[in-house]
Amino acid sequence: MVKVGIVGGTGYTGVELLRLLAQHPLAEVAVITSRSENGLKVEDLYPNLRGHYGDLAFSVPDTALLGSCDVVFFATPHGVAHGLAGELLAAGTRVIDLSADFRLKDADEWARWYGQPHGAPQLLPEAVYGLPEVNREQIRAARLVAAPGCYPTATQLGFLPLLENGLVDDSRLIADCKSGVSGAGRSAKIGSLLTETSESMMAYSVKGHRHLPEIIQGLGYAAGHAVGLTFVPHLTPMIRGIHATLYATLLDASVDLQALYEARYASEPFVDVMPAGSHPQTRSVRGANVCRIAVHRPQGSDQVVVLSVIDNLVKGASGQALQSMNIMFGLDERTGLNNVALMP
Ligand SMILES: NC(=O)C1=CN([C@@H]2O[C@H](COP(=O)(O)OP(=O)(O)OC[C@H]3O[C@@H](n4cnc5c(N)ncnc54)[C@H](OP(=O)(O)O)[C@@H]3O)[C@@H](O)[C@H]2O)C=CC1
Ligand SMILES: CC(=O)N[C@@H](CCC(=O)OP(=O)(O)O)C(=O)O
Repeated sequence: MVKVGIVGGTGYTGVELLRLLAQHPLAEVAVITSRSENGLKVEDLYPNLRGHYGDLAFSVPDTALLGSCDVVFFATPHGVAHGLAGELLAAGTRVIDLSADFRLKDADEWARWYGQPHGAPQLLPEAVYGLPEVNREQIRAARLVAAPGCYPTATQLGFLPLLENGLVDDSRLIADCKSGVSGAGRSAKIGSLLTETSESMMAYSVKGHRHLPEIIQGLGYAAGHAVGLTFVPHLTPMIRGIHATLYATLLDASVDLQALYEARYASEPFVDVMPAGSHPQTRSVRGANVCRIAVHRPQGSDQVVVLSVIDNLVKGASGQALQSMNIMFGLDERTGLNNVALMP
């Protein structure tokens, strides 16, 4: 049994970890933290967990207690893992961080985008970016995994086959992405109110979103050189889901894109390349650890349009983090992650 601790158990990614871990036969949650709900039983806050966690209750973060776990997930705002990860690693506990704290390799760039100094630059060299479709072998041996962001997951998985094979003009890529409101987390914000988000849709952070450097970093590794990307996120009136519409111009128009994508992801358990001409819906991945992709060439032109959908809380956060945990502990990668999406 893998003994699991979770820091930040009351938020949306925290409760999603609890939901997925309740179905995991080889892991048990031993410690779950919340400062605001200290002492409350998890099933009293989240009735969907009733019957799954017995008397497990939230407690305030305590590094000695967390350090008795095999692995600790951070489902916290950025900056929190910077302060605690080093101590846990020293205690022999592996760390999977769902926040952005260890995703960017350059501490100065992190500081520019996150508006505060990087709190643990000494840990960056060993942090492994937790995208199994790219870094599976490094994740296996990692002590510290940085789980990718939601937009970066959908965007990278959609673009990777094109960039790894040098098939497009990668100086002018476009990622037009839509997110559900749960992407903004559970804390109270006017912009997340039903009255603000329903019956409406808007772009935001067009001048630069924090996920831009993360996506550019990952796509740059895939291409083998720096790439250019315009990334525009949008907020849409749904609870879960990311829909990424990705555009690139082909350098070689003779390539069979469908065969390319099917071959790239043939052995990936959580990437589904749909039949040519498909239009994946976000609801087809709701609750499931899956990225569904369809690749198009409208009117046979040299323009590629890739459609990539995930559930931001599953393949975009907690499911992907659990996938990394399975890999780190030598388990079948699919353990606890086989649930089918909810339709409708
Ligand atoms: N929502 C999403 O779709 C995705 C989120 N992420 C990232 O995952 C992380 C968690 O996101 P999400 O679940 O949405 O966030 P929420 O705001 O919903 O939850 C945050 C959690 O962190 C705890 N917390 C807050 N501050 C601290 C602190 N200083 N020390 C310890 N615990 C703290 C809170 O509990 P309490 O205050 O009671 O301690 C709460 O349980 C964020 O970094 C987010 O950006 C990544 C991918 C997708
Ligand atoms: C809809 C919405 O607000 N989405 C969030 C997604 C960010 C997120 O979850 O950020 P990390 O994964 O990088 O921590 C945003 O745009 O800030």
